[in-house]
Amino acid sequence: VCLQKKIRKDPEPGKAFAAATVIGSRRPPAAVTRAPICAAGGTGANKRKAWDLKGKVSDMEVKMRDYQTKVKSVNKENEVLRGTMVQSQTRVAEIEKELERQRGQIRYQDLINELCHTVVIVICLLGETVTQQKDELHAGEMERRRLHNTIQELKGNIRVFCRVRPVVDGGVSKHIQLPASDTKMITLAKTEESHTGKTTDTQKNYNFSFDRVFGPAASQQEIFEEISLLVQSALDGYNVCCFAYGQTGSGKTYTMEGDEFTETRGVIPRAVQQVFKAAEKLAAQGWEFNFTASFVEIYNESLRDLLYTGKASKRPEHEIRKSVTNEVTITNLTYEKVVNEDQVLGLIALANQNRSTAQTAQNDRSSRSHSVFQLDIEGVNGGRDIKCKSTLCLVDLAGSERMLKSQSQGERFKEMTAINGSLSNLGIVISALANKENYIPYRNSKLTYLLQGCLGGNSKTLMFVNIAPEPDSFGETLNSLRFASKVNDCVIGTASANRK
Ligand SMILES: Nc1ncnc2c1ncn2[C@@H]1O[C@H](COP(=O)(O)OP(=O)(O)OP(=O)(O)O)[C@@H](O)[C@H]1O
Repeated sequence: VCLQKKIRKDPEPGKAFAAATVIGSRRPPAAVTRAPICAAGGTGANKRKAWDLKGKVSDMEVKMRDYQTKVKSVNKENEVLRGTMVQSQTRVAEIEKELERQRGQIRYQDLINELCHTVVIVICLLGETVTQQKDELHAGEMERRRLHNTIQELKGNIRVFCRVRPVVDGGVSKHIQLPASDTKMITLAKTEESHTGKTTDTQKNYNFSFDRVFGPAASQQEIFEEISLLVQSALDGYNVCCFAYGQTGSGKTYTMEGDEFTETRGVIPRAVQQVFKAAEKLAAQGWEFNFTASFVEIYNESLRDLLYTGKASKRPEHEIRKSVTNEVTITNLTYEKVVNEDQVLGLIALANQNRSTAQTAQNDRSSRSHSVFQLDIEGVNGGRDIKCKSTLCLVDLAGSERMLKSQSQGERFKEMTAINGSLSNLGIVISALANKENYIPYRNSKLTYLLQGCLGGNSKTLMFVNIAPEPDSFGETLNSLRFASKVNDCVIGTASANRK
């Protein structure tokens, strides 16, 4: 390129040659330096040289053009290659990114695998701990049962609680005294007027002591707290019976059933609630329970199914049967499988509709029959191969008042005779049990025949004696307390759980 430029700038042939020589080599040939070139007046040799030079220049020009073309195409190729290179770099960056992501995933997978492994180990360890804790829990539960029932036995397998109803008009009953310092005592005080009028009136006190005496202010909750321990025993496999005794209007139904408000609910709905709650807790320890409810009424010494829903004309007859294993059942009775508290409460409502009530002179909602609610409990602990079976029996007895006062006549008289007969037989059976007599006259009344499982050896029994506080009920109150005292003196043999 330099050579070409030189030639263009310097058109004289001799000078052009000299310049070409200078550029081509460091030292010019001696002849050239000694004889300067002269194109117009030079020798033939010089002319030829100039001609050759001219030819070479044109060759070089051709070559140069070739080079230029080549340079151009190389530039183009370079351009294309540069584009390809940019694409390749982008792709490489993408591949690197992808590789990085995959490397990350591989690390993540490793982490997951490691985590899974750890989790499996932890689960195994937890499994062992859970089994160990279940064993400990079961041992603890068995110990709790043993201690709980030992305490119940020490308290006595038949216990009597006395409950005094509040006075209807809110007044105070002077003849009933409840010492504040002693929750087991009740005194009935009777003032006897002097017959002659010359001597002062005398006061006669009748003192009674029971397992617990509840005054008129005692709440339903307070009452139930004492019984709830027995309800727990029913789930532990012991037969439990709780019954309310007392004259008409003394508060038996209020104690056993109460009313629909949560605060004033009675023993039966509270016991049912406790049974289902406790069964739920025991399920965590492998226990599974089956409950069967029945509700029967003993009216005029005949049995009536309180859960019967058929036509009145088709009401079946019932008989009490005792199996070889001493289990007492009633023929044709509705035995309803129940799974929750609400279902039982529904059955209690149905029983109340069915319950035979009749008007007496003393109480306009007087129940003239004994009502017996039974919940049969069957528990199985499959994992430990243990079974238990028991009955929770809650009884609202008919009023125990004397005939004269209630002015009973006709049908009412018949009812009273049946009620008093069965209640006095209850007293006889309890006395016979207390005296450890060989023969216990359970069969003398339907009530004792039905309750024999709950009164005899293998049971825990609680009796409420309900007291009406009005002064004109003094005689009835004294009778009730005497009866209850007799029951309180009864010591029934140690109960044992029905466990297989
Ligand atoms: N502790 C109490 N607190 C408030 N009210 C009560 C209490 N006990 C009973 N009563 C009320 O006294 C009345 C009579 O009670 P209840 O019907 O329970 O007597 P009862 O002994 O069952 O009579 P019956 O033998 O006729 O069935 C009811 O109105 C009841 O609500």
